[in-house]
Amino acid sequence: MDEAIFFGRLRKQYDQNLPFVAYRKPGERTIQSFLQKEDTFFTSEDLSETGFVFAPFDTRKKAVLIPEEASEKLIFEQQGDFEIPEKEKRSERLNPSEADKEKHISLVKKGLLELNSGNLQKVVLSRKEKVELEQPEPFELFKELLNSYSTAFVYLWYHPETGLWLGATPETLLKVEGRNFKTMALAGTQKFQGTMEVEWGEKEKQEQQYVTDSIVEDLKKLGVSSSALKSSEVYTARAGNLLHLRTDISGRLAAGENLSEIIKALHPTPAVCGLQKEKAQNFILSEENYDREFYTGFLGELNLQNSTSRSVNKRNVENLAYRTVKKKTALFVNLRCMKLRENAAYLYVGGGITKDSDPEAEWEETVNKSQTMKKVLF
Ligand SMILES: C=C(O[C@@H]1C=C(C(=O)O)C=C[C@H]1O)C(=O)O
Repeated sequence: MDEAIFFGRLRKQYDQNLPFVAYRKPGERTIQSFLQKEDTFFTSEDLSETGFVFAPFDTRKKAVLIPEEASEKLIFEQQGDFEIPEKEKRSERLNPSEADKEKHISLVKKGLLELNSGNLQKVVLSRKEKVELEQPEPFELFKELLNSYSTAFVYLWYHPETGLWLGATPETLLKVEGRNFKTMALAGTQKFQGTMEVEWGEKEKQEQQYVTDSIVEDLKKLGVSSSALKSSEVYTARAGNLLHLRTDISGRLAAGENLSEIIKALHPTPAVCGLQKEKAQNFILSEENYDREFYTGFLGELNLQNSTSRSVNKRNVENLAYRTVKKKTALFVNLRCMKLRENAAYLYVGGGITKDSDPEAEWEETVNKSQTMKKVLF
């Protein structure tokens, strides 16, 4: 499909206030899109549905769904970089306000009190930053994210019930193909300064180790056999202007284990919530003082048929059997994201706090993270 036709269809969908999502998976050049035919508000009951899911951070709230059967699917193969019209440079808007800074630092200090009293091991604290913009152009911003972040999961989501969201996330929550699954522990942050050969502090190493240990433990509790569970060495991974520590974790689901159970065990991971999970979640919900909505929730393809088809020479019966077995799910944590309004973008950023955190450094980390979105806004 031609670029003008593809984006023209998305624009028309948006102009008609109909739900849609367009996305490109890490390292791929294929941009896929689901255009829902009507504006019905579908939610997922137990993640057994087929389509694209958009789930909030708060696990008590329902995940929004664009069902495959209620939508048209479009695919566009990206050739080179998209052409982006020149923007007026407005560097002064890059800076957050002093009030934002004070608020975040006081939140981190509150978190530190809790951590030092031994009630929590880690808590991820975040904030929402308003950036005023004159009539932001969602499709241009999406193209810029696509140009800038080839290794991220880049998306543009719209639903009249949720508003318009965009992001470029480096974090996979869960990939499942057949019974094989993959996830990752991503935490610890420093600025990328031209080299991947960097030293990591104890605080970062520890907060990332917490995430790995907790994911592995939760998967074992769920019944995933230890012999099938594999963890990579921890390594440095780049996400735009940032570096993180990452461990890849993979395994095999036992027969009968379903997606809903494994997601319940994983989401929210200590990479975006904390430890102990429930206590950290309660602290976040009561102290952050704003609604994260879909930030640090998850999103992605749910139970799609595997597109790898077998040789046409195979008998039909076999093809059918194969197709019903292999389903593919690819879910990502909704980070480095923003919600777009008519005259503003709301950026969502946070970071993991442990007892060794320095509030000023934690503030700087959120400022650095916000650059992922600001790079395309200005
Ligand atoms: C919470 C965010 O990122 C998460 C927190 C990180 C950290 O604390 O170092 C690193 C990567 C993510 O798991 C965010 O980007 O807003």
